Amino acid sequence: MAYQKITVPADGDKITVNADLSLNVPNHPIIPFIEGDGIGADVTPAMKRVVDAAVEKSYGNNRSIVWMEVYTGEKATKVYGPDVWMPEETLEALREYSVSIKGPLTTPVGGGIRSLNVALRQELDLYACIRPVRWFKGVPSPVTAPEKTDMVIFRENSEDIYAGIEWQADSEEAKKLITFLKEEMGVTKIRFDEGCGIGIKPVSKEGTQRLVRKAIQHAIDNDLPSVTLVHKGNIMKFTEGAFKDWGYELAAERFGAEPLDGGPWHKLVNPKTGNEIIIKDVIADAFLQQILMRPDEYSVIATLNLNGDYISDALAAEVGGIGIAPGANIGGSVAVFEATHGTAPKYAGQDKVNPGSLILSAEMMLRHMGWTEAADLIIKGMEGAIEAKTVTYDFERLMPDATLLKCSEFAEAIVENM
Ligand SMILES: NC(=O)C1=CN([C@@H]2O[C@H](COP(=O)(O)OP(=O)(O)OC[C@H]3O[C@@H](n4cnc5c(N)ncnc54)[C@H](OP(=O)(O)O)[C@@H]3O)[C@@H](O)[C@H]2O)C=CC1
Ligand SMILES: O=C(O)CCC(=O)C(=O)O
Ligand SMILES: [Mg+2]
Repeated sequence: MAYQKITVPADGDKITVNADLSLNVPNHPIIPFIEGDGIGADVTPAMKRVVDAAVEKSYGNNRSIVWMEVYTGEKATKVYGPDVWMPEETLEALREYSVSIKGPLTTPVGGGIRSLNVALRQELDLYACIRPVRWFKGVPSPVTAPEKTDMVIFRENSEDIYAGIEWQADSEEAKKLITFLKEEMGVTKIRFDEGCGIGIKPVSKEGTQRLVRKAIQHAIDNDLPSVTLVHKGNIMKFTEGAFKDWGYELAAERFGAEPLDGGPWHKLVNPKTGNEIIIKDVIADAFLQQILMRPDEYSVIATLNLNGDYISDALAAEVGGIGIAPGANIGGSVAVFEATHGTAPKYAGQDKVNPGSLILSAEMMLRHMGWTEAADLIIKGMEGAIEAKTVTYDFERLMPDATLLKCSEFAEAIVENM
């Protein structure tokens, strides 16, 4: 398609997706990227530098990434005009090129625009937010045995209170909905119905089961011991409780899981390895204490959108913080890789922060494309740089004898250690 402001590189080709969702990856694929707001301008160039080096070292001139900048957030308002935060053609390009990567985007608290990150996930129906959490040897951690934390979070990405369906206190809409709830639905539990904002929490069977299906499939493909459904279903019975019930139902009906000792836990035999996979559930508040006390009891996590947001940052802290916590947003045929952290405005433009989160998101992207040699090199480079204690401020302030590097210098250190 013809784009207005996006310059399509002449020397690359498009990744295409087959009906079974496998990818046809050319040797010189065009990969769209969104630089991102705040520290996006710091971490995105660092990520590109590391990816280019890993690809070149792995494949010489036979393969390369052909980067194509697309715009969302503050940069979009400069390129397209003051009110254009997410141009339609950006969404079109992310769809057309199937695999892309983005830096963080600012969302104001309270008023102002709604989250562009959430909008992008919703518009492209990127229903699974996948965030692996593992420890790299030598990374400072607040827990005594960080190596015990090795989980992959599958966060539902399209529903829940996070979808942003809510109305401001005293607006006509809020008053109308509150009146409807009281007069037509018999609701008596709105404690203060004057000056009351109100939000809606949609959670569906289809939305839950497509997410849980991905989580269980991940456990099967990677021979992992368990999938845990994390919910607050004792309190929010028909949303979070239903998530748990629909999750078990899917495990039984789709994967042949059987109740364990009468249930509710289930077990299934991994068809690829013959090993057992336990499907279990835990209430979210208990889970948040157990990941500190007994993290080795958890492997794959399937959870709702808001829980997944909180859990991502909490787990990341156990293994060194959101500076190295990667992620992917995956739907049917489209995948957008992104860091777990935000725009950290106080560090923007200082060449200071840890680019590890976006670099490891790119590592996930290369693996998604089947370029495993380059992905492996990024891990090797990251391990080497950390082992040599050449790190950014977030690690350096907690590591005795470490050498403090800038964001761009840490990218170079990763390249040198590949
Ligand atoms: N997917 C996305 O695009 C996301 C966007 N956001 C948005 O980002 C904005 C800022 O959010 P905020 O709550 O401050 O969260 P941030 O994740 O941006 O930053 C919080 C703190 O985390 C640490 N941190 C974040 N990134 C890095 C990094 N790369 N390297 C080292 N440390 C890092 C810093 O800690 P310290 O101060 O200790 O050094 C920082 O002050 C908001 O508008 C929010 O909506 C938030 C999350 C995700
Ligand atoms: O969209 C935002 O600004 C925040 C998103 C976020 O925190 C996340 O997805 O982890
Ligand atoms: Mg978050």
